[in-house]
Amino acid sequence: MKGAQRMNILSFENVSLIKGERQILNKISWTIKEKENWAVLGLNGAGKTTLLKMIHGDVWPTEGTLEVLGGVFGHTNIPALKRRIGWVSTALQDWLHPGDLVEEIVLSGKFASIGLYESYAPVEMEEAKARLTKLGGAKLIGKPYRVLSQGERQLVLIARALMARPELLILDEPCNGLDLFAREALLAKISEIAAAPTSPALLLVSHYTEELLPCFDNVLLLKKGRIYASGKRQELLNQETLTHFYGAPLEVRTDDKKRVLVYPRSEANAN
Ligand SMILES: Nc1ncnc2c1ncn2[C@@H]1O[C@H](COP(=O)(O)OP(=O)(O)OP(=O)(O)O)[C@@H](O)[C@H]1O
Repeated sequence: MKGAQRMNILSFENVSLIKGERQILNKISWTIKEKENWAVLGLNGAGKTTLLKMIHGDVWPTEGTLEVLGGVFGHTNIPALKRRIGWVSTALQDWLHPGDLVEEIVLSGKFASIGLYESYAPVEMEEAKARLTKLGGAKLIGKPYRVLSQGERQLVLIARALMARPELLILDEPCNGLDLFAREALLAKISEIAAAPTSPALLLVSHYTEELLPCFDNVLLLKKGRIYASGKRQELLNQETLTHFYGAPLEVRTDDKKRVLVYPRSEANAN
């Protein structure tokens, strides 16, 4: 639809977070529009998790205006907002009940609850199993969550998040702890989700450029609580920008699948 106005998924306007003496986020201005997928890159302590927690309504700005899915913080119902956001993070694993069956955990996403306390219709359980199957996790059905590998757990968390048909899906370092092959398998599933016409906007946080699949066509570079740069991946994921961003000599390569690999270079080999 030519000329159609795309809605904002989120919009930060001069948002800061100050804790005591510490400025954790500093004048963040950033917009994600409908149908955009973004990746956030930054070193340890850059403020990535804090940024995600803010979008999820767990941390509030000290200054500035934050609008998420049409709701302005301070004027919107945060619990209702949270139900429209899917959240996948290894941190979530600490909250889940490890003895629950995989399909129960997936279904609990529909009710935004940690355990399955609500009564549910058989068709809802079928939907949970179908979601898992679509993500390639049919063999996990019937198993308790605690016996799953890290890669399998991430798949379950994604299926769980999708149960609520979120408008925004946050993937907080989803490849943490995965081996080479489990990581590729998970990335392939994320790619499939992105390609579906009904896909939510995706927001991925990662430490590694190679995890930024081409579907993440927009990138935010976060450094010490500030936006260092934001924009199209091809404009930012290059030798010059990344070398300045990380402040260290790097070698940057792009593979034939348009994935970007970054290697730190020792000073001796830098020239
Ligand atoms: N509630 C808080 N009070 C004080 N400092 C905090 C608080 N929350 C976060 N910080 C600090 O803010 C900085 C950013 O933390 P954050 O967890 O957002 O970084 P990150 O980019 O996600 O790091 P990592 O990649 O290591 O996960 C850190 O130095 C952290 O210690």
